[in-house]
Formats: sequence, structure tokens, C-alpha cells
Amino acid sequence: MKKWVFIINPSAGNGKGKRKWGAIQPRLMFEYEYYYTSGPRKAVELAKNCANNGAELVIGVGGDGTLHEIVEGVSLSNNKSCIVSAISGGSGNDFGRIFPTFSRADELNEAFKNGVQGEFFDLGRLETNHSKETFTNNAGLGFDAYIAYHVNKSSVKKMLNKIGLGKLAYTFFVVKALLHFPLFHLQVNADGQIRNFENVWLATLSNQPFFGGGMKISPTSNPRDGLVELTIVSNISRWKLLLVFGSVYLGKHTNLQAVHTFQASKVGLTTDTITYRHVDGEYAGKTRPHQEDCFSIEPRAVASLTTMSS
Ligand SMILES: Nc1ncnc2c1ncn2[C@@H]1O[C@H](COP(=O)(O)OP(=O)(O)OP(=O)(O)O)[C@@H](O)[C@H]1O
Repeated sequence: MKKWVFIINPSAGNGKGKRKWGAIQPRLMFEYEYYYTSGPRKAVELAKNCANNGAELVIGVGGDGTLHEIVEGVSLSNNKSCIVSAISGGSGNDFGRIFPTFSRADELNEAFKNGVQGEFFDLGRLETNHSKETFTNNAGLGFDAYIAYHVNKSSVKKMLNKIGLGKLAYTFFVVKALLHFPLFHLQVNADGQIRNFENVWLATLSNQPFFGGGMKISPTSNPRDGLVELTIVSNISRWKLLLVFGSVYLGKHTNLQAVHTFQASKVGLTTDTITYRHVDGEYAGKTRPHQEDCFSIEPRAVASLTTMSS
């Protein structure tokens, strides 16, 4: 019998995921299992167990943090044919900009009746001296990770979320980061080629084009090509950096002098000072000076739903 599982993060999108699930669940016309996550990292174990117990499809209801955990969990299972999809219910939802997802109950009912097919995509891996992480969309160091760290631990965000103004917290921390973020020196080892960069704001490794809720940071990234794209922003004034962010939405930033891009299968990044890391927008610890963080791609590691065009 087909086994479909929903994993719902009730806190994603300030309750948006939970509300979407509440609207969809009563209209589902097939048998399924569903679980709520009770806190950070819980979706990893849930997804791994569901895949090991024969799930054909695991659907995450939440944002990119939730999907990050579900993809990791499925990658750790011994069920290589388990497919991951989503009902976007977070604030960013970059997973759903590139991988097929569901938004209505009738789509789910139809798909269950007709059957679904999977298509493997590449999984990003980050290995440091102290940890191992995966990434589905992107990972990186610097300014954006600093913002992710401060927003997520901030009590201001929780307070503003309660009155529906959670996005203001991001604006607050973007301004704070513009004023206070300490720039760093970065050594890049891209497939054996060494380059050095001064006054770096951020270095992002992309498995797919989108980042930070719709910014097209790496327009040429393809999650099925076995490669990762590196985007570095350096040597630009604090206020001109805002222009870079403006142009990223259109994917036009890659022509700017302050933006450097590389393609590789393996990238080592070494900073001269401590800076912040993220994987799929979730804070992932801090770098140690002069210790290399190694980013790589595991080709075709996990299955998403087949895209319409293929
Ligand atoms: N029950 C829970 N309570 C609190 N946090 C949870 C719970 N379940 C999962 N989480 C955590 O919530 C975080 C955010 O999830 P997700 O990214 O899906 O939502 P989001 O609203 O898009 O958040 P973001 O603002 O980071 O984009 C994840 O790191 C996840 O580990």
C-alpha cells in the first residue's frame, strides 16, 4: 500500500504552515500519516523513520528550515526511492521555487490517485573540523548568516510575530548588520584553485538559484548538475551593498564588480576571523580562524517530485 506522510512544523511562518494544513487536511480523500514537529531537528528523525518504514512520499508543511531537516532525514535513511515534497508554509519557501510542491487538497487527491514519480537532485554537504551538515538550497558564511543567527535568537522577532510584523525584525537586523558586521578575509579553494578575497561580506554556495526568500543569488545553479556555485560579495561600501541586494531579486548582480562567482564540485573556505555560518538559512555555528570549511555536492542523493517539463 502507498504510504504518504505529512510532517508539519506548527511554528513555521508564524503559524502559516499550521493554518494551511488545517485548511487542507479535512479535504484529503486518501489514507496518510501525519506528525507535528515539537522543536528544532525533530523533523530529521521523523523523516528518517518514515522513509525507513517505507514512505513513498514525505511532504513537509513549513518553510526552508523544515524542508532542510526533512531532506537530511530522508538522505540518512535506507529508502533511496522516498520522494520529498512540500506544502509551502514558511516565510522563505525557496524549496518550492525550484522543486514541485502542493498547495491544494485536490492536487494531492489527484496525485495520490494517479501516482507520483521521483527525480533525484544533488545534496550539498558541509564538513568542518567540528560538524557535518547538509544543504538543499544553499549554505554559506558571513552577513546573511549573521542576520539568520540574530533574527532567530531575538525576542524582538517573537514579539513582532505576535502582532503580524515579524518581517520588521529582519529589517532591524539587516540595518544592524550593515552598521556592525565585521568584514573578513577569505581564502577560497575551488577544486584546487586558490584565490584570496579581502573585505568580504558573504560567501554563498548554491545548489539552486534562490536564496533568502526569492533572491536569485545564483541564476545558473541547477540542483541536478553535480556542481555547486560560489558567490562572493567583497570590497563594497555598506550602503552600496543594499544596491547589490536590490539587484539580486532580478539576478542582475553577477555583473557588478563586487560580486565574484565560481563553479566547482568541491569548495574549501577559510576565514581569518570568526564569522557566522548558515545552511538553508538556519544558523550553523561559527567558523574558526584558519580552519577550512569544506563544501561539496553529493550528486543525485535525494528524490523530489518529477518536474512537469521532464
Ligand atoms: N514545534 C516547533 N517549535 C519551534 N520551532 C520549531 C518547531 N518545529 C520545528 N521548529 C524549527 O523551526 C525553524 C524554522 O522553520 P522554517 O524555516 O520551516 O519556518 P520559517 O517560518 O520559514 O522560518 P524562517 O523565518 O527561518 O524562514 C526550523 O529551524 C525548525 O527546526
